[in-house]
Parts: sequence; C-alpha cells; structure tokens
Amino acid sequence: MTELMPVGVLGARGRMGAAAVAAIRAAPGLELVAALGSSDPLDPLVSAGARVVVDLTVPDATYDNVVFAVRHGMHAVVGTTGWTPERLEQLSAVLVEAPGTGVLIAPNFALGSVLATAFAATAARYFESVEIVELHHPDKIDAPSGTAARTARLVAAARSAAGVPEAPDATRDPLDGARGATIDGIPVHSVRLRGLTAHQEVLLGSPGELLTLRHDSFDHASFMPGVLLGIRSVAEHPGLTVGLDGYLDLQTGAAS
Ligand SMILES: NC(=O)C1=CN([C@@H]2O[C@H](COP(=O)(O)OP(=O)(O)OC[C@H]3O[C@@H](n4cnc5c(N)ncnc54)[C@H](OP(=O)(O)O)[C@@H]3O)[C@@H](O)[C@H]2O)C=CC1
Ligand SMILES: O=C(O)C1=N[C@H](C(=O)O)C[C@H](O)C1
Repeated sequence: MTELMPVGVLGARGRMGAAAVAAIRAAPGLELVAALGSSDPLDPLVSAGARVVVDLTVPDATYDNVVFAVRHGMHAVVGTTGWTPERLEQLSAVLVEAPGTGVLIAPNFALGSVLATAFAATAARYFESVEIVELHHPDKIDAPSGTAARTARLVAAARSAAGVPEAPDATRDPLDGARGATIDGIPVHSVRLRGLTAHQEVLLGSPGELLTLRHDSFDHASFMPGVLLGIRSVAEHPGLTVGLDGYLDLQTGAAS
C-alpha cells in the first residue's frame, strides 16, 4: 500500500486555510493530520507526524511558523504574504542548518497568476513605462499584495538587466499616495473593493500602444491545484524556492 503524505495546515479556519483543508482531505495520497488556528500551539504538528506544513496565516506569524517547521524537520509550503527580501535571507540562513528540508514561498498559487507574472517580466524590457494595479477584497490586511510586490521586483530586475531607463513621469508635488507605492522603482496601486477576490493588471506602455496583462481569481478554488502541487513537490526541492514557477517548467507546462 502507498504511504500517505501527512500534512498540517496553519491558519486552517481562514479563507485560504479552510479551502486548503478541504482540498487536502479530498486529495489522493495526502492525509490531513493537523489543522491549527491562531490560538493553538504548534506542537501538534510534531506529535501528529506532519511531513509538510502549509502556512496560510498572517505576515506577523508566518516567519516563526516556518522556522518552527524547518527546525523540526518538516517541509513548508507558504502562501502567506509579507516576506521581505531581508526575511527571505534570514530564512535561507536557517535552511543552511537543515539540508534536505524544502520551503516554498508562493505569493500566488494560481497558475494563471504565475504565468501573468512571468509574462510581465518577459515584456518589461520592451516598454517605456510599467505600472501595476492589484485589486482585492476589502478583508485583506496587507497592501500591496504579495503577488504585486513579487511582480514589481521581477519586472524591475528584468528592466535593470536590460538597461531600460526609468519610466517617464512629469508629476510634481502629487497628493500623498496618488502615484501609488513604489517597489524597486515600479509604481504599484492597491484597490480594496467588496465583491472582488484577487485580481492584478500589469500595464505596459510605449508610444502609441498599451499591453495589459490581467489575471483574475474569482474563487479560492483557483489556488488549490498550486497548493497541492507545492505539497507534493516540496520534498524534492531542498532549500528555499520563491514562487511556484520554481516548481514548473514554464516552457512545457510540466511540473519539475
Ligand atoms: N499564495 C496565495 O495564492 C494566496 C495567499 N493568500 C495569503 O494567505 C494569507 C491568509 O489569507 P486569508 O486566508 O485570506 O486570511 P484570513 O484572515 O481568512 O485567515 C488567516 C488565518 O490566520 C490565522 N492567524 C491570525 N493570526 C495568527 C497568528 N498570530 N498566528 C497564527 N495564525 C494566525 C487566523 O486564525 P484564526 O481564525 O484561528 O484566528 C486566520 O484563520 C494572507 O497573507 C494572504 O495574502 C491568500 C490567498 C491566496
Ligand atoms: O489576500 C488574498 O486574498 C491574496 N493574497 C495573495 C497576495 O497578496 O498576493 C495572493 C492573492 O492575490 C490573494
């Protein structure tokens, strides 16, 4: 008989956590052994023998949760936002002490979003201007979204590597916030609106043309195939992987 993969979920009563719990319960080969909330200690992950921990909590808690998992020999699949470059560096140092353990930090588990971000990074060098608009439900506590932050960083890195000059902007003395937040020089605008789930547009402009790369998640179901792929693949990817694209061959669409 094939052994089931024991999985624990943190943030199990949240929007993403509840969807992940249901998806794991329904997934062949996986067994949900712990489903914990904000007031629970983390020890049940260890006593239940979780091999993979899925973190879907809040930016303030996720680092400590992941370090707990890594120090107890568990792999981690993380959808929670708030991972700054400094935090990622700290986590990499922790992982050096745990060779063989894998952590996936996935700002977005939806395949369409992963592709849209990759397309944006490819297109970024060819346009004079790039701005990002992310739109979410109003219960989201962080802004800008983790997806927008990662998209901005990848777009900025691609433009810098290609020697693209700064985008033109003649604005003088804007009202605070009018031009959005700036991540690595890329303006990011956040909309919070009842009725929305998770949406992003990358606007790329050059004289006489506009390329819009838009992705919409209408339902948390959009994230579940990526969560399950992460759980099934994380043990084969020791160390830190940022972005689900690290587990995908985007040329052929195959999982690596
Ligand atoms: N990567 C992706 O594809 C996606 C990522 N996200 C991200 O996932 C995270 C969760 O989103 P969402 O489910 O909408 O949020 P919710 O607010 O619905 O859920 C968050 C959960 O985190 C738990 N929590 C709160 N504080 C703590 C704490 N200090 N320690 C441990 N757990 C805590 C809460 O548990 P309790 O209910 O027990 O108090 C709550 O259920 C966010 O960062 C969001 O941006 C969201 C969607 C997709
Ligand atoms: O909070 C959400 O809902 C989402 N959070 C992630 C993010 O901040 O990028 C992923 C997705 O946008 C939904």
